[in-house]
Formats: sequence, structure tokens, C-alpha cells
Amino acid sequence: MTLDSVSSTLYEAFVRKNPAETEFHQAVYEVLHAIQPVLRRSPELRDAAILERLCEPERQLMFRVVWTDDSRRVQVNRGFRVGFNSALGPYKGGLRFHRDVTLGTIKFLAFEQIFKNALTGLGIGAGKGGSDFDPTGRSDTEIMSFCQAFMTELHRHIGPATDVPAGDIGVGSREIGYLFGQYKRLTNRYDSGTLTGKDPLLGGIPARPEATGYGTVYFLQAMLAARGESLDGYTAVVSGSGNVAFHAIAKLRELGAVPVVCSDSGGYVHDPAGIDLEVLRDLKVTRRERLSAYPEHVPSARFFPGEFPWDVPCDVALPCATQNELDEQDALRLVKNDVRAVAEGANMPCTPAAVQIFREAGVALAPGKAANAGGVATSALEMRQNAARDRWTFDHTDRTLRKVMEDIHTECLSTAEEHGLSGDYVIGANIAGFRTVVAAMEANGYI
Ligand SMILES: NC(=O)C1=CN([C@@H]2O[C@H](COP(=O)(O)OP(=O)(O)OC[C@H]3O[C@@H](n4cnc5c(N)ncnc54)[C@H](O)[C@@H]3O)[C@@H](O)[C@H]2O)C=CC1
Ligand SMILES: O=C(O)CCC(=O)C(=O)O
Repeated sequence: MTLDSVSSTLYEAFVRKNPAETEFHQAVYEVLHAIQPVLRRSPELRDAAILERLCEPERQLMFRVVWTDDSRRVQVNRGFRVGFNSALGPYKGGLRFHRDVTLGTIKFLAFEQIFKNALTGLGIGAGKGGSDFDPTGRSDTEIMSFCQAFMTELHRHIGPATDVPAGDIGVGSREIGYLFGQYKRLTNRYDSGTLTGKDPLLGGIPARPEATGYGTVYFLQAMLAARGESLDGYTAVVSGSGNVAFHAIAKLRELGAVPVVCSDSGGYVHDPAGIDLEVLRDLKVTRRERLSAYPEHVPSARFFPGEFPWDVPCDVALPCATQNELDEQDALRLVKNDVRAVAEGANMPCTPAAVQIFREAGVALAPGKAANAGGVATSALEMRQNAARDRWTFDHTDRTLRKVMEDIHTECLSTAEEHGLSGDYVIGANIAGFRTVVAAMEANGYI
């Protein structure tokens, strides 16, 4: 994947300006590469420095988070919130709590969110935040203490019309509840539109926990249908066992596929009979344990410590854990095993070399910014529900989500076709998202 000389000069300047933020560089490079045909057709975009604007966050917050652990020791973490682009609406995107989080991680995630949120068509700008706080092994009171300290600083910068955070890795409805409670205490504002992914008791929309995983599978289903195939009887390999992976596995089973693998940072489990959802829920959701305990409950399953699952033969692969978890060698293994389609439930899980292998092999590849857009889309529906003081049902939300995902699929497909790259969803998603956000920036008077 090479850039033309103008984009290449721009990219080099961008890297100099954002040193050492390699994930951010990777995300920007993919977009620059994908939109080259648009820039060739519309050279005026270069004159308006549209790419320089797009790659520079509108605002970046970095703050100290001080909290006390259960043994009364003072802990200091770093908090982040990046508002990347507000052309389409309030900043929208999740919070990630993970020990590896840096400003560069948050910038990459917020940048991806620009195009993803544009694809939903739901009037949301792009943001992302988080902390290098490591929730592993922390008690419930420690999680609450951290969330309250984090919100003590963040509350000044967010609001239902400004910036609406939600969950991501390490942040689920429990954490959103603690964050929201503190937000209300500090602001004296009790309307529920400032955070999404809330428990329905606090104003959350039903099906938000399911939405990212379900949406990824709806996209995958549409992609297979466009090739005259279906999920029925297909073997699936899913990485991760968190929010996205769990609900992707559930939907795959419902649609007749057999998901035989899931994983966590300790390794992967292979269950040839199909992952048992009740066992998985009990281990990962209820008891927050390691996946290595799965074979204690399902003796026919095997756990592979320290390994990635991509050499298990499958028809469809769904990387749903984290960025760059599937590399060139993994892609070659999947292609050798005749994988039909790959759907990115996670953000940027395939390395650029892996993406290239899938492209050359003609494997249908759904990029995260399209495939996992169901989560943020359903968050936008939650904002709509909250603003109208309404209550949606699970079925209504799920039907709307499915339609949003089918529409995104159609837009990616037709955009790729328009540029002579039929079936290339990476090009289709990037160009379609880019066109929408740039049109909005232009309509706003190029802010
Ligand atoms: N929660 C949401 O609604 C959305 C999440 N995503 C993306 O989906 C991915 C998963 O997020 P969630 O399921 O929400 O998080 P989660 O915290 O519920 O689960 C994360 C999973 O990834 C695994 N994991 C984390 N770091 C890892 C590493 N370094 N190596 C191997 N496995 C690792 C964890 O063990 C866990 O199974 C992330 O890339 C996130 O950005 C994308 C769109 C929306
Ligand atoms: O629901 C949201 O606002 C955030 C979802 C998210 O963080 C993502 O799409 O990666």
C-alpha cells in the first residue's frame, strides 16, 4: 500500500508532528491510502488543507487521576479525552481503561471514530478517552473509587450537546454507572444524555451491550449474502471474550454458525462443539475469571495458553479483542485454511500487512470502522431515547441496529464499486466516511 508523492509528504510531516504514536500513524496511513482516488478527482481538497485539518484533533485533554486503593495507598493515573471532529455533532466515542493506554492510543481510536460515526448517518462527531488505569484484579470499590476520581476532572468537559462518552475495553455498564453517578453529583444535572451504555435502570437503551457484537455479525451476514453465501453451518473463530466477542458469539450461534474459539490475553479456548454461552457468561461476565478455567466446565474443550487462535480452520474470522492482534502470518494461515470472510469487531485488529494479504486473496474483509459501528450507532439511539424521555424496547432497538448495519454495508459496497474496486470494503468504508465528514466540514465553513 503506497502513497502518491503529495500524500507521502503530508504523511511524513504528520509523523514528525506526532512522534512515537505508531497506532495513530497506522490509522491515518490507511485513510490516506484509501482516499487517494477522491483526492485525484477533487484536487481542491488538498488546497483547503482538508487532510491536515482531519488529522489534527480539535482538542486534547490530559489529566491527573488520584484515587485510593483498598489498602489506603494513593494511586496516580493519567486520564485522556480527545475531541477529534465535531463537524457532524457532539464528540462521541468510548472510554478505554487499560494499562497500555497512551495519548497515541486515544488519538488513533478517536480518529477511527470520525469515519465510523459518519457512516452511521446519525449526526455524531468523534471523540475517545480513557486511562492507563489497569482494572485487572481490582475490587468493586477500587473500580468505583477510580471512576469517581476520573469523572471529577472529566465532568467539566462533557455534556449531552458537547461530548458524550461511553464504554470500550475495561469499561462496561458497571463503570458507566459509577461515572454517571459522579457526573450527576458534581453537576446537579440529572438528565441521562451525557453518557451512553448505561444500565436501562439509569436511562440506558436495551440492546446497547449486544449492539457492537450483533452489528458486526449483521454486517458479516450482509457481506456473505452479497457473495451468495450464508452463515448457516459456517465455522467461526472469534478472538476476545469481552463485550463485543461475547455478543458476536451469541448472534453467530443464533444464525446457525458454529463459533468454536474465543480468547483472552492469556490464550484461547477451542471447543469443537461450539462455545457454550452459559459457561462463558458465568466465567467472564459474572465471575470475571480467566478463560483458562473454561475446560473445567466443558471437558471436551482445550485451552491454549499464550497463543493466538488464527491457525484454527474456519470459514469466518472475527477479531474482537484489540488492535493489531492479527498479523501477516496469521492472515496467511487463515487464507491457507480457506477463510471466506473476516469481520473486525475490534478497532484496527488486523495489521496493514494482514489487510493486504486478505485483499490479494479475495477474502471479504469488513474494516472495524464499518463492521463495529453498531455500538456507537446504538449509543446515538440512546441519546435520542434520552432526549425524548422515551423508552425503546429491545426488539425496536435491534431492528433499527440491523437496518443501520445493512445501510452501512450497502454504502461501503456501492462506494467501492463507484471507484472501480468492487467488493473492497476497506476502500468503500474509508471513502464513504471521508466524503460525509468533509461535506459537513465544508458546510460548517471549514472550521
Ligand atoms: N464496547 C463497544 O461497544 C465497542 C468496542 N469496540 C472495540 O472492540 C474491542 C473489544 O472491546 P470490548 O469487548 O468492549 O472490551 P472488553 O473489555 O469487554 O473485552 C476486551 C477483550 O479483549 C481481550 N484483550 C484485551 N487486551 C488484549 C490483548 N492485549 N491481547 C489479547 N486480548 C486482549 C480481553 O481479554 C477481553 O476479552 C476493542 O478493540 C474496542 O475498541 C469497538 C466498537 C464498540
Ligand atoms: O458507543 C459509543 O459511543 C462508543 C463506541 C466506541 O467506542 C467505538 O465505536 O469504538
